[in-house]
Amino acid sequence: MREPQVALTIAGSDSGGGAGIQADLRAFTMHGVFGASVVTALTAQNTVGVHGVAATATEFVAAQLDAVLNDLPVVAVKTGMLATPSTVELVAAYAPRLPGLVVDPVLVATSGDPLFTGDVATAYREKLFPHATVVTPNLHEAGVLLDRKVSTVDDMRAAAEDLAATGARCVVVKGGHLPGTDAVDVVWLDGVVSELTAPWVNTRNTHGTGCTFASATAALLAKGASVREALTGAKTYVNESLRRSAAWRLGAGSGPVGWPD
Ligand SMILES: Nc1ncnc2c1ncn2[C@@H]1O[C@H](COP(=O)(O)OP(=O)(O)OP(=O)(O)O)[C@@H](O)[C@H]1O
Ligand SMILES: Cc1ncc(COP(=O)(O)O)c(N)n1
Repeated sequence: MREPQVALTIAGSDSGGGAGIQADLRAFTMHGVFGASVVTALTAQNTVGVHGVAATATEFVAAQLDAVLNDLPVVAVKTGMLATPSTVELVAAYAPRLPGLVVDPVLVATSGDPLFTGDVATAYREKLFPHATVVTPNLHEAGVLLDRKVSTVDDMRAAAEDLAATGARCVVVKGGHLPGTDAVDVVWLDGVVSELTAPWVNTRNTHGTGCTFASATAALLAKGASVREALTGAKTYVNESLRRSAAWRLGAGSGPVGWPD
């Protein structure tokens, strides 16, 4: 009998279905990987904004982690909205049991609403990043993590190098908020900086692209891809997903990203 590959997302729920746990499980399924989920927060959210956040008690995040890890053969993990410094520290304490760890340091929603309280930036840099296989901040998150403005490709290259100094094996500074002919992400991997590019897709429906990129990366790692292969595959997957959502209209705000045909 064949056991399916299992990936785990540790993230917040988006009631509107576009981002968070809902986007992660969709990306896992689309890659043929079974998804388990540890919910760190509930958000009352739609395409327009975040209307409320209820963080899960840290002890209950631990209870979910124990339940999943004591039973299922998890081979890759994605973290998203961890909401509080104590949850970031808790996940760091579990890191020896979290293989193929992709950390998406979610700080704000597409709508601009904050998704954390307290000094999560320090907890990420000092506690969780040293255990990460891949860290995937967007421009704004890289700026908050480094306490400086990150707004050009040169800034992204410098930010990727500085964030790699935390001990993460790979850092991807995502450029989805830097429109151009191409969507350019900067990758620091094993000491070498390179660019990951795909054609820019002209759409407002980008809610969940960051979650989808990180969870597709984790799904591909679960299937045995190298880090470089996983990032290239995830970039293509997000680009095809954006093409789908460019052709639909859902909600009054920034609509959810789709999935490839
Ligand atoms: N309009 C676009 N066209 C092509 N690629 C895009 C577009 N928007 C985002 N991407 C790509 O999607 C991935 C996620 O990047 P982004 O910077 O949007 O992350 P994020 O800000 O965490 O996500 P979100 O936009 O959901 O908040 C990156 O690979 C980025 O280059
Ligand atoms: C629960 C949750 N997790 C993550 C995001 C970030 O995703 P996005 O930046 O696409 O809004 C979100 N909006 N909600």
